[in-house]
This record gives sequence, structure tokens and C-alpha cells, in this order.
Amino acid sequence: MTASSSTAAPAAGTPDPASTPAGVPVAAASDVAGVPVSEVLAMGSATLYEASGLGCDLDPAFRPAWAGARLVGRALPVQAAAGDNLPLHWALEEARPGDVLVVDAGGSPFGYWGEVLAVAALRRGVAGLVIDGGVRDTDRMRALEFPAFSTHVAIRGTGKRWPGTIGSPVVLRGRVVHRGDLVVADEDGIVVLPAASVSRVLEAARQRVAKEEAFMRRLREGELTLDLYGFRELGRPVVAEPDAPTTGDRPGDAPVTAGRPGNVPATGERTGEAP
Ligand SMILES: O=C([O-])CC(=O)C(=O)O
Ligand SMILES: [Mg+2]
Repeated sequence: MTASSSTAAPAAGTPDPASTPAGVPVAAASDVAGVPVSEVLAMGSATLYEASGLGCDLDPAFRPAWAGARLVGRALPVQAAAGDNLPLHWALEEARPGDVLVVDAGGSPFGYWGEVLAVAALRRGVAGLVIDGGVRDTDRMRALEFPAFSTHVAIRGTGKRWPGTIGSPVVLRGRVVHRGDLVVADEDGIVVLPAASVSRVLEAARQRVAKEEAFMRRLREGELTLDLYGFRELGRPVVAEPDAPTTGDRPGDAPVTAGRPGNVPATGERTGEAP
């Protein structure tokens, strides 16, 4: 399930230990609970989001710990206290191959996770980490090709006082994540799909990909998105002539060469300008 820009296609098998350049075992699989990993990664989070029709995106504050990180897996929700990563150590025992640890750590800037936990996670087939909190050792995680997504990169260490919860739903910045939801994360963002929606969303995403591929063939031949999508009826902008003079009064003023089209409301119009 782990994948990165340098891992073009996940190895076949569930899990199929491979070896990173660092010599650390990596679990990779061609599918997670029947979901084709390489196809889903190729679709990407944005296509899945659009195809889903669901409010399934996580807050854009979640970013990959290293460029090219991406993952597909089943959510294993973990609740941790601020500045305490004890539940993450327990979660590595609970996790099954193909799981993604989805951790609510309250958004605190601590180094909850790093190289040591990544090595342990890879050995157990964990597909990656999503944490509302901090990670560290990011260059080592890149070398390990362990995909981690977090709201902070932070070096401050954590305590071990509260073992937390594992497997109960967590709320990440307003989105509820249940155990077994499908998590897809890449550089565009993260989607969390309810398990019951996955086959419908994948089929809708396939149709969207096919439609966009057909559109892109036509765009390469010179057609415009305005016509392909039927956007012309939605309104026509005021377009200044390339050599039209500006008013010259204030820097940044747009050239004024045409009137307002009939379907644009007059509210917000600045006074004292040419019609
Ligand atoms: O030690 C920790 O708690 C987090 C960390 O840096 C690692 O896993 O390497
Ligand atoms: Mg460390």
C-alpha cells in the first residue's frame, strides 16, 4: 500500500515485503480490501473527491511530510492527547497490513512520529500516517518512502502519559473518520471515503477520468473548455483591448473600454469611472 513517486507500481501480493534503499522492509500490495491501489493512486485525491459527491476531503492544512508522498489504505483511527504519542506505539500492535493510522492529536506542534515509528510501521505493513499534529525526521521518512501527512513538522518531543483510543471514530478538523474508511492521500490533498461508498465512487471516478481524457484529446486539437463544458451561456466577461489606454489615475486600475454586460449586477460598481 505504501507508494511514492519513485515507486511507480506497488508490488503484487498482500503484503509483499520489498526492500528500500535503506534496507528496511516495506509492505506493498496491489489492493486493499479489493481496492486497486495503483489505479486509485493514478486517479488522485482530487478526482475521487469530485466523483464522490461527498464532503470527504480533509482540511488542506494536512500536507505531505515529503514531496511525492502518497498512500491508499484503510483508516485506523487513533486519539492522542496533546504532546503525548503513547497511543501511536499501541496502534502499531493493533494495525493490520493496509491500515493507515489516522490520528487526532489536537493539532499540536510536537514530533509525534518519526523515523523509528516509521521503520516499525513499514515492517508491519502499515500503509502510512495522517496526523493532526506534527511529525519529524522527514528526510529519513523520504528515504524510507514512508508516506506521512501532517499539519505540522515539529521537533519537540512527546510524553507517554495517556494510552488514548484506537479504532473509535476520530474527528479531524470537522471530518469524522471511522475505522475501515478508505483513505487516499497525495500532494493535492486527502479524501476519506466511507467504506460503503467506495465501489460507487470508484465507478464514478472511472467515468470522470474517461470523460476528461476525451475532453483533453479535443483540447489538444484546439477546442475550448467554454464549448466542451457549455460555459458560454453562463456569462461573458468585459474584455479590454490589448492596446487600450488605462485611466492613468491609479496604478492597478483596469483599462475601461466596454460597458457592463446585461447579466452582471450593478452592485459594487465604483463611482466616478467611465461606464
Ligand atoms: O521518537 C518519537 O517519539 C518520534 C520519533 O522521532 C521517531 O519515531 O523517530
Ligand atoms: Mg526520531
